[in-house]
Amino acid sequence: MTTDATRVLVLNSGSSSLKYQLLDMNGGVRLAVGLVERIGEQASRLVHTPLAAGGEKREREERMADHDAALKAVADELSEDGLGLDSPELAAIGHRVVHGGLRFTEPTVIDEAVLKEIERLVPVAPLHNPANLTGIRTAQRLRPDLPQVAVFDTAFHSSMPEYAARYAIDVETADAHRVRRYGFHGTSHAYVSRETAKLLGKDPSEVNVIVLHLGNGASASAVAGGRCVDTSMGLTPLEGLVMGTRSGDIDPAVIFHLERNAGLSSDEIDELLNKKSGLIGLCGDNDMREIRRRIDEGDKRAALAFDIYIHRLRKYIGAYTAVLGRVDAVAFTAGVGENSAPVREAAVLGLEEMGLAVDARLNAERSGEARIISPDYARVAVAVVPTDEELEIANQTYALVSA
Ligand SMILES: Nc1ncnc2c1ncn2[C@@H]1O[C@H](COP(=O)(O)OP(=O)(O)O)[C@@H](O)[C@H]1O
Ligand SMILES: CC(=O)OP(=O)(O)O
Ligand SMILES: [Mg+2]
Repeated sequence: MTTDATRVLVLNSGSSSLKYQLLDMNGGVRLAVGLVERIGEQASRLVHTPLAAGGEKREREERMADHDAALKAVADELSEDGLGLDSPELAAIGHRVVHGGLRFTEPTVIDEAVLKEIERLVPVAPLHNPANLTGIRTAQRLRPDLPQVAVFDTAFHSSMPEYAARYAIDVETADAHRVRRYGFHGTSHAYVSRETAKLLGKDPSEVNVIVLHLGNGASASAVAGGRCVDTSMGLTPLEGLVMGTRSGDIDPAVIFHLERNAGLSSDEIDELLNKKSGLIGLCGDNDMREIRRRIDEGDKRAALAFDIYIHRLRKYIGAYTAVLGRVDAVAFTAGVGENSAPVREAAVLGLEEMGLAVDARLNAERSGEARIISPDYARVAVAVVPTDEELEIANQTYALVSA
């Protein structure tokens, strides 16, 4: 690595999307950000913003058959701004990898053995790890000389105590198949819990925070003094909160029932619970903006979907209050958490006895900054704290390769 190589490209490959950011770690400046959506569909869309080169947003709509094609298109866009992957200023590429199993609890330089292990974990992150692998392989082909670093969603949760990580099932069976709770969105939970402490003017070691990461995928975590002590996702990102397309918690017997009595195969049930459940299964929409619009028009199905979503969220807030004993802050983050005032209001409505309340005016304010939305009298700070998984991945990647 040359001394002036201070740039890191971060790739966050989702099941049908690729988010990316190019950052200069010398000052933490974002040079370019972008997103490819609808990968694999007829009309994929790339939106690229070269912040370093004036910031004019560019859009491209064309079929990108897979993550390989998407990343090549991204590389072309970056080249156009003189920020191409061939740049000697690039120090490393950081990849979000969703499932790291038991082995990866730290950011890791990727080699063949690491790739094999990520591949072995595909069955427990079928929507995510394959896309992460394609992103890594393509990036390796484009820049075989560069260190590629994996930052795992599961890593932050590896501090969970055994009694929170274990399912109450036969120990031998569980251990033989590595069945336990791993948790996901850890990069976001780590970043947001630290930023929340900062917002309170405290060190992370001094505060207990409930982080509510409400995106399309959604999870809650209980963070005590900077360490995760419980989280709502489990072996896979299916457990826990009601999500855009995933059911979250259900009685596992629902699966046997559907298999035995509705004639569904396990693959069909997997698809049902991961892709056709949650908000979309309940009301046909997974976008909270659309659901709120329908509720305003008097749509009963949308209203029930919203109530089910909120009911589950409130149960987790209650549960994690008990897990933590003392809660200093509840932080809302990700697409829904950062933008939906009605969700935040409903999540803590009537919980003044637990020290929770939001101030209607503060809650309604729009801002990209971390901020407190609870009234002065409330014992627990309710906060909106924008997540930045890409920045966190870039920081961890750069720390590793520049050490
Ligand atoms: N202005 C908004 N108001 C309410 N919800 C929003 C708004 N913007 C985005 N969302 C919600 O955020 C979700 C996407 O969140 P995001 O964190 O980007 O998810 P992911 O990383 O899983 O793609 C959308 O599906 C939508 O429900
Ligand atoms: C792990 C997970 O659910 O990620 P996402 O929200 O990006 O789908
Ligand atoms: Mg996300």
